[in-house]
Amino acid sequence: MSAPLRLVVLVSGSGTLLQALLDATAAGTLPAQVVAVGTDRADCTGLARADAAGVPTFVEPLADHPDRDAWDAALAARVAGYEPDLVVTAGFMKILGPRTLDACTFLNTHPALLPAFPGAHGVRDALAYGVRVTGSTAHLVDAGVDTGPIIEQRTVTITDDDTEDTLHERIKVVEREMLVDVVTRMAHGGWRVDGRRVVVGPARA
Ligand SMILES: Nc1nc2c(c(=O)[nH]1)N[C@@H](CN(C=O)c1ccc(C(=O)N[C@@H](CCC(=O)O)C(=O)O)cc1)CN2
Ligand SMILES: NCC(=O)N[C@@H]1O[C@H](COP(=O)([O-])[O-])[C@@H](O)[C@H]1O
Repeated sequence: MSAPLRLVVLVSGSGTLLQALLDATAAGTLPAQVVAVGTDRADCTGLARADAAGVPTFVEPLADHPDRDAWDAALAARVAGYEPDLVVTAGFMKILGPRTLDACTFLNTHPALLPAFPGAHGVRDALAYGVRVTGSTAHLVDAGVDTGPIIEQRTVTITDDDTEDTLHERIKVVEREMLVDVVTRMAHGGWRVDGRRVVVGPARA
């Protein structure tokens, strides 16, 4: 029986993706431990979810530092201090710098079907463009913005009466399921990156 996967989860908002991971680890269906929850925003409700689960938290606002490099160095030290096997950015709304990315492997979920509609407003942009199908993407994080190798994607059909909020809530339903499924598979079988492909699970003999 291998040790549970050590997860650090970074959030900026309501934290329902975080809650899905906390629930799965508490239920024993995800062989992982959320060892810390970090944020750039002291007012985010994701912190309250971590507190309720007894998970240590840290707050590292960009505004507390003279520039982005200093914030990157401080965040990298915070993350590395928990010795994670994997860091999940779950609604974390800041672009991570090179030092932080060097600290661990990062997994992000984005509320659109990358490479379409990257960035901070994927749901709004898909709706505005008029696509009929969008969804969520789980990908490893690289120095670009939502350009890392894709692990899995799930689709959501846009309806004629959708607003950004109604669409985002439906995306989050499939996103939470996908995130727990992907991290569970990674916890059981590990992963390797082959160019732009991420292979989850043990290499075939
Ligand atoms: N180096 C990377 N860092 C992060 C990535 C990534 O792919 N590479 N993904 C994001 C999450 N994300 C999309 O899924 C995302 C979040 C925020 C932004 C963005 O433009 N942020 C602005 C500030 C926006 C704001 O404060 O409202 C910024 O950081 O200047 C783009 C993509 C997690 N980090
Ligand atoms: N570009 C990053 C981005 O838009 N991330 C999105 O923020 C939401 C967080 O939900 P939550 O706070 O309820 O977990 C999720 O839909 C996630 O994909």
